[in-house]
Amino acid sequence: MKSDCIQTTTCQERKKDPIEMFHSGQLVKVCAPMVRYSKLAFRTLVRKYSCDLCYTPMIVAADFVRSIKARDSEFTTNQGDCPLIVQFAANDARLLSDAARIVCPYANGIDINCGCPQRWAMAEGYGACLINKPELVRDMVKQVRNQVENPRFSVSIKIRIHDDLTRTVDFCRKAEATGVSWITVHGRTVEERHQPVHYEAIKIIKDNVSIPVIANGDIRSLKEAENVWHITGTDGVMVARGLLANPAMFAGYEETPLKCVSDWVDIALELGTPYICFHQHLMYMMEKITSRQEKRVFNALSSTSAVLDYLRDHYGI
Ligand SMILES: Cc1cc2nc3c(=O)[nH]c(=O)nc-3n(C[C@H](O)[C@H](O)[C@H](O)COP(=O)(O)O)c2cc1C
Repeated sequence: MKSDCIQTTTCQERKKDPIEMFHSGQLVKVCAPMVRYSKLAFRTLVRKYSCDLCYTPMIVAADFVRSIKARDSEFTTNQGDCPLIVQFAANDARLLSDAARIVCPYANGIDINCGCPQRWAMAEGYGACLINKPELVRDMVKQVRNQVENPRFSVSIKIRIHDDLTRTVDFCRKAEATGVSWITVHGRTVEERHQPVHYEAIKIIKDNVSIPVIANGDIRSLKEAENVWHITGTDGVMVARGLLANPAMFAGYEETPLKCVSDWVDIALELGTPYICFHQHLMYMMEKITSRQEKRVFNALSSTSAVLDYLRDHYGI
């Protein structure tokens, strides 16, 4: 596991407990777990633009525990990277608690992915199939609570909803009873992809539990974030694609400002981001501010130096 802060003590910001943030009455703005994308460099960027809480990409707990190589490639952090939640794909209480113990000194908590609808994940017993296995979720939560000494270390879950919402409410109440710290709800069923998000379902879940709830799905601007927060009555909002398209979204920008592009270049280069990831983020964040012709040229660039030359020549960055 690579960390710039391995020798340093717990970061000051880590004292900013997410639970306290949820109880502040302010909108808590959260960067979603995103495989390949919500890594240290991107988290550093969105934190610069008013993001309050970040998640790592989903990490398979079994691989993380078994392989040092997996740990080094999947989890990198530093002192400024907090508050931070490490999301795991897990189907085994012992492995999850081992993984939680490893990341405990570097994170504020772990999250169990109970929402991934991908076939490979469901086949392994990870992700959204867990919304139908409340006993397994209970065992995992309890085991982490027993194994991690820090009582402030959070154990949260991220779910999708059932077709029959009473089942989701029942699942969430059971999760609350087992000691889950908060619940993020992506307001779609496992089968739904681009259908409208069921914000009313998120509100019903919020009304039926006492722990914090985060609303997720199709939020593309700060205004929309505030609107979803109001209509669902939740404690925070989580955004994935909206932040890829505009990492400055939570600071109120309608589209990515050039300063944010330039910040990404500085942060990514400083932290040593692989080229594919560096370039892919730029393609996402510049999608709206480049013409079709520019995109054709920019997207075909194949080296960091070519990208830097392009940004300097076209945008003065
Ligand atoms: C590229 C990408 C990677 C994702 N990876 C994860 C993941 O690792 N864990 C997870 O729980 N959800 C993952 N998701 C789902 C998002 O966290 C989020 O629930 C979903 O995209 C809906 O939010 P949005 O409308 O703001 O994008 C991913 C989504 C995208 C677009």
